[in-house]
Amino acid sequence: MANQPNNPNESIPVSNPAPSTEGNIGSVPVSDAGFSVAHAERYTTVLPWKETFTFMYNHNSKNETQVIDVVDSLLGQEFQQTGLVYQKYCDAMNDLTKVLLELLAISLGVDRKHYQSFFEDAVSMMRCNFYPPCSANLSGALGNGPHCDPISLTLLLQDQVGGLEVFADNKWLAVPPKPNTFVINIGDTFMALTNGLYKSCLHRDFVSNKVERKSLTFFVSPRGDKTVSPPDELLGKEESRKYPDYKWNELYQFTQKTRRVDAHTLDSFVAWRSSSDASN
Ligand SMILES: O=C(O)CCC(=O)C(=O)O
Ligand SMILES: [Fe+2]
Repeated sequence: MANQPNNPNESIPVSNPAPSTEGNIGSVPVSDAGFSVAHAERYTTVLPWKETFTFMYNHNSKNETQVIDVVDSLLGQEFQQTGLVYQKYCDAMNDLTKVLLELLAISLGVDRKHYQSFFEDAVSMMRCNFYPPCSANLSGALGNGPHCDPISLTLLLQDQVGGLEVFADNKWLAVPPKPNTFVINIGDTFMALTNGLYKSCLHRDFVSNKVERKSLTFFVSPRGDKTVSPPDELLGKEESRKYPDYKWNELYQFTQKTRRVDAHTLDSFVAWRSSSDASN
């Protein structure tokens, strides 16, 4: 496996900690919104080699300027044009999410509106990723170590540089960027919503030692207090439940406070929750 530099952010000039907003959007805390260097405020070793700008997006908000407003509050008035671009981008991701959820339901043979209505009031996370070139890249530095996304769906737009790999058929496969093409990844929570029929996608990202790379990730998640549970139609008589019910907020908080996202997040969360239930 590729080497991941320890504490790579030490060599990146780090400005002030991420600005954060107070309060909640749809029951998901938004204190992680803003600019961040590799989530350095949360983890001290083996950090992802990247900088991020993150904010939340409410799928059924009546506020047509929600993204413009949040970008304004995080970055200031001079970023109004950026806010407008991301408003349009997130609204388009909202539309794409609806189509994808309907197609996924059809593919599973469940009511075609099932997932669409579960995600009707979804609260997703928009993240802009910036991977600076890494001069320590002798045998391949990782911008993101191997992990499955804990969310439901990831709608990923890469630039032309490349570096993304997915683990499939027992090997790592490059996902070369194609112009105007999205990569759609299944995350842990959609896996749970299908009782394991759709598998969460293990992936990683290499960084270049010469050029910077950028990508946009729109992480689709249900409202935080929704119970994640597969539809009855997927639970035939023979079919046992692969994962217990949980609320998206619980898994999200686990990834923020207890264990950094990796290849086994959902299993670790289920084990951690049953051990904390047992000790109470
Ligand atoms: O930048 C990419 O290609 C993917 C980023 C990613 O996997 C993540 O942010 O979870
Ligand atoms: Fe990811």
